[in-house]
Amino acid sequence: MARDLLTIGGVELKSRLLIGTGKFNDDSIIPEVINSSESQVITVAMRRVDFTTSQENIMKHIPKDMILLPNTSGARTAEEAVRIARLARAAGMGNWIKIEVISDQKYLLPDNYETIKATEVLANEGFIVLPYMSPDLMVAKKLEEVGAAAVMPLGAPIGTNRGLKTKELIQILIDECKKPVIVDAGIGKPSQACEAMELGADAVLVNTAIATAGDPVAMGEAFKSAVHSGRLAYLSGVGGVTTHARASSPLTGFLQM
Ligand SMILES: CC(=O)[C@@H](O)[C@H](O)COP(=O)(O)O
Repeated sequence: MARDLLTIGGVELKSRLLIGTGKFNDDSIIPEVINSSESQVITVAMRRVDFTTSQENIMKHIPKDMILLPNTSGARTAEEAVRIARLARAAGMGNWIKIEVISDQKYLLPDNYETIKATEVLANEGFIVLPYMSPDLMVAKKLEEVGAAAVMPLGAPIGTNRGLKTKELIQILIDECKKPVIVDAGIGKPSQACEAMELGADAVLVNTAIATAGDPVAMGEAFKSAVHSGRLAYLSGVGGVTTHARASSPLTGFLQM
C-alpha cells in the first residue's frame, strides 16, 4: 500500500477519498473534516464562491494545500458548464473542474450528452476534467475519448445516502475504463464507500453523508478508514462466491468411534 497512489491528470494522490463542502451546519468545521478524512481533493460549487470580500466566502475554510475541484452545479447545458469552468479558472481556482450538467430537478440526474460536449471543450482548453455521469459504458468511453481525466458515475441520486444502487453498471465501468473511476453521489455510509473500493473503484466522492452526520469530523475519519480497507481488500484479491457450502477445515481425521 505504501506507493499505492491515485494519479489524476498527472497529479499523484495518497488519498482516495474526495469530499464536498455543501450542507455543513457550520462551514468552520471543514478544516477539521479535511484533517480527519485526510482527503486531498475538495469540491466546491462555483455558485457558492463569493468573489467579494464577504465573510461568508466558503473559500476561507479551505486550506491552501487542498486540490480544489470547483464544480459546475447549477449548469443545465454544456454551454453553461463551460462558462462556469472558465470563470473558476479565471478566478484563480486552478484547472481542475467537476462537470455537473443537470436539468432534471427531481432526481438531479446528469445529462450525459451535454456532459460529453462540455468535457470535450474544456479538455481541449487544458482543464483536468472530472465529469459526473450516469454509469453507462458507451458514455464513459466517449468521455475518455474526448479527454476526461476520470469518470464519476453516480452510486445513487445526489444527497439520497442510498448507497450503490447502480453497482452492476459501475462494475462494468471499473472493468472497462482506462481512466480512474470515482464513484460519486449517494454514498451514505462508510460501508458503502468500502464496497465501492472493494469492487475496484479508484476513489469515491462523499459529501452529504459526512456533512450531515451527527459528528462530521468523526464521520470523515470513518470514511477514511473504510476507503482504505476497501482498497486493501481489492488489492488483496477478494475471494470468490459459491452457492454450496465448502468446509473451511478438512473433512477428514474425525475421531473414530
Ligand atoms: C458536492 C457534490 O459534488 C455532490 O454533487 C456530489 O455528487 C456528492 O453527492 P453526495 O452529497 O450524495 O455525497
